Amino acid sequence: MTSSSNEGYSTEKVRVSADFLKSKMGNVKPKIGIICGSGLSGLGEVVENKIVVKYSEIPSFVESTVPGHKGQLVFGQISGKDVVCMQGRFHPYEGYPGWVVGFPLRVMKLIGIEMVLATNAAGGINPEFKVGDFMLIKDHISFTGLAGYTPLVGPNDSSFGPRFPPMNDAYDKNLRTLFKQCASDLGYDDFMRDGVYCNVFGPSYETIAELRLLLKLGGDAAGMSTVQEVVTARHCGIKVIACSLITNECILEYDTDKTVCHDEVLQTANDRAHQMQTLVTNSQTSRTHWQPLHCS
Ligand SMILES: O=P(O)(O)O[C@@H]1C[C@H](O)[C@@H](CO)O1
Ligand code: HPA
Repeated sequence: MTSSSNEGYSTEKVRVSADFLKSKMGNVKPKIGIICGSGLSGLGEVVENKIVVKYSEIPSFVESTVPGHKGQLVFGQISGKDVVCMQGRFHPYEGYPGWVVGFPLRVMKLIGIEMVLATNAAGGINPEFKVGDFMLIKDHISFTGLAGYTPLVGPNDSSFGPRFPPMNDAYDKNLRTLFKQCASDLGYDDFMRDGVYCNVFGPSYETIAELRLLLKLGGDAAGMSTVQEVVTARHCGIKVIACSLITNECILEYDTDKTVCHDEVLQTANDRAHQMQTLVTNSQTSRTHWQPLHCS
């Protein structure tokens, strides 16, 4: 299987996985999907009346091999609203073709999801960003996509969407406005940013020269996920909102002993887990904020 084909993919596989999940969901009928980034699995812990389904049980789901990603779906309620939460995602660098990384989003579509909130851990490129900041993603630069790695490669499955989907509206403008209002209500303005997420393949972190390039190109944060999910979701008409946690500083200077490692990423995620949970939980309840998420 190569990254330049979707060999192994079929609509039937998506249907089988969706039917399997429908048989496990009970009365839960989620329209909202939440994807937990590295170290942010705690978002799934706030789900009430949990129904947990391990990825290993779900037909055509693969394993999540990364520390900080649990590898299970959690169905239940957050603030009284039905949700499904992906505790763990699949990354291109784990060796999976694009369609496998995007596969859960098509399954979500078939079980009724209309809006996805994706989170991730990312390195801060923008010199004004601090470790621990949240960055609401307003756009992305997909170096993986531009290099030919995309979940939409191969014959188009027109039962999900068109051959040439637009991506200029990938991150829903109204939802972003509401999300920021919610963050503001919570007193999060000091660490709530917005910006452009640069998707790199990984798993090595970037060189200094690469990061300087990303900065020059307009990138605010670098990360190894999310974009394949967003492209798959938008292709099939799921609305998207995405938020990065800036877990580490990207090192743009040669004259330093600083470095970056996944433990630091997980530590920051752990330190900020509570605020991220509050934001996600509150986002679904406060005032008019998530009215669009009722997806009526
Ligand atoms: O799944 P996310 O994007 O949150 O995880 C990031 C990217 C790599 O998997 C890992 C690097 O530390 O964290
Ligand atoms: N670069 C790429 N991906 C990341 C980083 C980073 O600095 N931090 C967390 N995920």
